[in-house]
Amino acid sequence: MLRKLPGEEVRGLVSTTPDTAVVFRPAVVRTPAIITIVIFLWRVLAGLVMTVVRHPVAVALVALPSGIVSLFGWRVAVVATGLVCSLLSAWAALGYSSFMRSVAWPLLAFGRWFWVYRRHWMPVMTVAGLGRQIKGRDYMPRLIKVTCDGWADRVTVKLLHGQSDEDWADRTANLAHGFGAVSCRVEVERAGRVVLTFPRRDPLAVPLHARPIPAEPAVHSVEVGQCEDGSPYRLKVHGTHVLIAGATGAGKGSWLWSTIRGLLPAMRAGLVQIWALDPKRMELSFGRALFGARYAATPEQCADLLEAAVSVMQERADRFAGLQRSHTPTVDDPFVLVIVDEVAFLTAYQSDKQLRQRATAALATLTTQGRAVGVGVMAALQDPRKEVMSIRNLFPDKIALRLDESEQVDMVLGDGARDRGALADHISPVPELGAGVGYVRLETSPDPVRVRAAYVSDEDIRHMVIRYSGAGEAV
Ligand SMILES: Nc1ncnc2c1ncn2[C@@H]1O[C@H](COP(=O)(O)OP(=O)(O)OP(=O)(O)O)[C@@H](O)[C@H]1O
Repeated sequence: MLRKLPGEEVRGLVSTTPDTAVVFRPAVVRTPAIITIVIFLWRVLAGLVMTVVRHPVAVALVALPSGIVSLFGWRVAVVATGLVCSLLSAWAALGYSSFMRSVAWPLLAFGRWFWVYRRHWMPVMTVAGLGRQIKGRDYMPRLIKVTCDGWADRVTVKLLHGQSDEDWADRTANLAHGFGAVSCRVEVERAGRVVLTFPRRDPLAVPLHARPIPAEPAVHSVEVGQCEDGSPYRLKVHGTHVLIAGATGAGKGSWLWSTIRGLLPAMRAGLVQIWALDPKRMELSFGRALFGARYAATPEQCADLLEAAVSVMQERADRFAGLQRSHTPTVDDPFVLVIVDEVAFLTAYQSDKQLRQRATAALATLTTQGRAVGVGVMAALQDPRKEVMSIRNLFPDKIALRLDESEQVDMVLGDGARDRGALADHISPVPELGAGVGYVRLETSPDPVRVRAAYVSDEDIRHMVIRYSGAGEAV
């Protein structure tokens, strides 16, 4: 948006050279009134057309009753309004989601556009430093449209020329406070446009029960929890490695157990093997019977098991060389998922230097060469510093659960993740509100996704053991 200096002000501007008495006064050209009126009418017309195009439901709601009143009188208008309300109620009762999608959310979007975003746009942009004033002219980023769904508003913005999404990512706190939301996330829609997501409520504030065990074997991805928009979240496990970082009590166990739970039918079918390393002995030991002989707890056992996984990987690499470049899980060559709880016990806190080096070298080998041959690593840890986990960058997919310090977010998820809205250091330490909540950043997308893993209780694990005990020995 551009605001010109009024002519009277310009006329008053004078400038002089420092050592002479020459005075410069700008010439003011008066615009004929007719041109001003035409431009004004054109803007009103364009504004009306854009309002009809962007908010058809809201416009129809206002324009139709007014039209009927003026054409047929208020009695007909009351009857017609009653009829339309009954039809809308029937629609809402019979097809709730289509009613919400076609009527309720567009209406809410109009209300939020008008009352929240358009009303506060100029002051918020100015105070947040996203608008500019150059030579007396105001330049404002343009509010293109607002859409709503059950949990958030999405505001599409045209950036000022020369602005980048990073300028906006640096101001997410200002934007959230300015528009009355708890947080704001910035995503690039296309060149010159960003979409700001402002959650209106948090659907992840209540714990989720363990997801049902799939009826059919699933290997590539497993449903582990739920996204902010209420949709199920499927975590890719095959063809990648996953690092899960979170402070103590952040709920790392729920990610590990939800993954194991989703893979149980594939384990039984012989398409997946889970190799469990449990140096803390407090997490995976609970379902030990699921893993059969592929379970290790002492540092020696863990190093041996990791090296055995490296051998499987190398044997496959020798066999696949020149024949295939990617892995398809079969009973002969199942997907091997090495799950390590508190990997820092092996890579940093282990006092025996030789064991530490063996474990680190095996993990580095698996994470650099394993995915093409069907060997994946899923590791959990509390402290994401480089000294503790020197190979954290070898994990393509990363999950940041509750972290103690804001700097740790980018350590886990990569540069710029916190600016893009991954506020892992703001996740509630209250287990009911925040345990299992995390930001997932996949190698295929720079935008972190907020997800809550389902809570797999001790009782759930007991049932899993009763139903699937020995599944780990299927092959
Ligand atoms: N997804 C979840 N939903 C709700 N509550 C959870 C969830 N995950 C864990 N909790 C609660 O939080 C507590 C701590 O979880 P958990 O032991 O998995 O954390 P952790 O990150 O593994 O901690 P540590 O590193 O200390 O082992 C659990 O006892 C449980 O009560």
